[in-house]
This record gives sequence, structure tokens and C-alpha cells, in this order.
Amino acid sequence: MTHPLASLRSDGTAVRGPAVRLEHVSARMSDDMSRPNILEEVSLSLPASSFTTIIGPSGSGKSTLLRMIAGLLQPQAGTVGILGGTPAEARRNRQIGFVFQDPTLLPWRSVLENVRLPLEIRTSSPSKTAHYSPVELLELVGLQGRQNAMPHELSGGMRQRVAIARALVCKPDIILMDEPFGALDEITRDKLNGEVLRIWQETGATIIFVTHSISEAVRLGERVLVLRANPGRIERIVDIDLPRRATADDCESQTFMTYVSMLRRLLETC
Ligand SMILES: Nc1ncnc2c1ncn2[C@@H]1O[C@H](COP(=O)(O)OP(=O)(O)OP(=O)(O)O)[C@@H](O)[C@H]1O
Repeated sequence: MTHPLASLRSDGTAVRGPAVRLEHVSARMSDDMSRPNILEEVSLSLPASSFTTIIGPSGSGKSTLLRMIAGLLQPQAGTVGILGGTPAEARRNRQIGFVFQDPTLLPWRSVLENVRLPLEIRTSSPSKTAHYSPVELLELVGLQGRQNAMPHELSGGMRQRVAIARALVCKPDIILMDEPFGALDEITRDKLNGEVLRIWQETGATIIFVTHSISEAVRLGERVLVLRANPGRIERIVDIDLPRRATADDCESQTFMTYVSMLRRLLETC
């Protein structure tokens, strides 16, 4: 059954071409030219409503890549296109939602008030007035009945659900998730993985999800982007041809395991 939120997603602007496009992008933080670029020659094209996971060794530039897509960092060379415009335009229009490993909720605001926050501070861009109902979003992330709870009354998994609802409230077309479940226990993580898949299907958003877990990457992604380090480059993009992986039990097939071991071997060379 399609969730009622699904019909609210579109803000009336049709997305033509890829949702995210990077062409020959390089990034560097320091002027010391003897140090390798953080990212080098990264070219990428991700269709609208796709789910991409990113893995790579520590320091290979996964977070840098997300920050560049979000327009929080300018490329040294190359171009980044988001929904046919620039990352800055997409950010201004609230077309991008970001979920970090640390949910960073405001401790003095209730769950509902935290989810509402982006609506209170958003820009008055006329092109983006649509938003989800915070109450319905709390239902979508499984927190119905907890809207008046304070952050300190919630478990880590619940706090991360609030952060996901907050990232969704402005109805973003693109959701960037940087190791959102890295600090959670395996059972909670499995459960939230299932919920992210459900949210993706119900909202039709384009999701880019960074993780250190190879099995999480295979479970969630339609494709897994593997970065190599020093300099950060795309080593390979692996399409995952598996049926829907709604529960952790769906991740025990031989084919699933074959993807995991192939990616592990690949990462060992990065
Ligand atoms: N603000 C900064 N100033 C200088 N160097 C930075 C800055 N941010 C990141 N870097 C460097 O850029 C490289 C890539 O960092 P990034 O955080 O993108 O990697 P990552 O793949 O996400 O790492 P991890 O898996 O450990 O989170 C690292 O070598 C890091 O030291």
C-alpha cells in the first residue's frame, strides 16, 4: 500500500535528467600541492529516485563527496549539478535533506518541535513551499505517540528516527545520509535499514548513503559506489541485482553473500 505522504512529494517541478551529476570533480583542502587531492576526477550520474550507497576506506573522501553534493564545499575543479541546477540552488530550495551520524537534536525541544524546526527557519523561496506534515512524518518513521517526548527520553535509534523525520520535513528530493546508523547496535540498525528502504519507496526521494558496513551497503543500495583513497577516486560502481531486501533475513542468500565478499575483496585493494 502506498503511504499517503507519497502523493505529497512532488512540488510541481519535473526533474529531467539525473538528480545528481558530477563531472571531473576534484577537491582539496590545503594549498600544499605535495599532498594528494581529497577527491580527484570524480564523475558520476545518479538517476532521480535511485538509492546509492558509498563505501571506501577511512579518509577516501566519502563525507567530502556528500558535502560537495550538498553545496557545503566547492569543488577545486569540475562541476556538480543537482536537479538541473547548482547545489547552492538546491540547498536554498530545501531540495536536499542531510542526516548525520550524530542526530544533534535540540534538547529543549520536544520530538515534534525538533521535526518542525526546518519549517521555522526555512527560506522564503517561492519555488519550495511544499512540506510534509510533521505528525505524519513521525508516523512514517515509527514514532507515533511520541511527539511530546523530549530527546533525553529516547533511545539512540529513536533519536536517529527523529533526525530522519527532520531531514524529510521540507520534502527534499535528495536525502544525503552520512553513516547515520554507525553508532547503533546491530538489531536497531537492521530495523532502521528496513525503514529507510520503506521511506525511500514511499517518498520516491533520491538517497545517497555512506556506510562503513559492506552488508548495509549491499542491503540498501541499488548500486554501491566504491571509493579508493589517496587521492579519493571512484574505484568501481557495482550494480546490485537482488530482490527487495525488506528484512535482515532477506540478506542471507548466496547471491547477497557473493556481493559482500566481492566488495570486501575490492575494498582490500583500496
Ligand atoms: N576541513 C578539512 N580540512 C582539511 N582536511 C580535511 C578536512 N575535511 C576532511 N579532510 C581530509 O579529507 C580526507 C577525506 O575526508 P572525509 O571525511 O571525506 O573521508 P571519509 O572517507 O568520509 O572518512 P571516514 O570514513 O573516516 O569518515 C581526509 O584525509 C581528511 O583528513
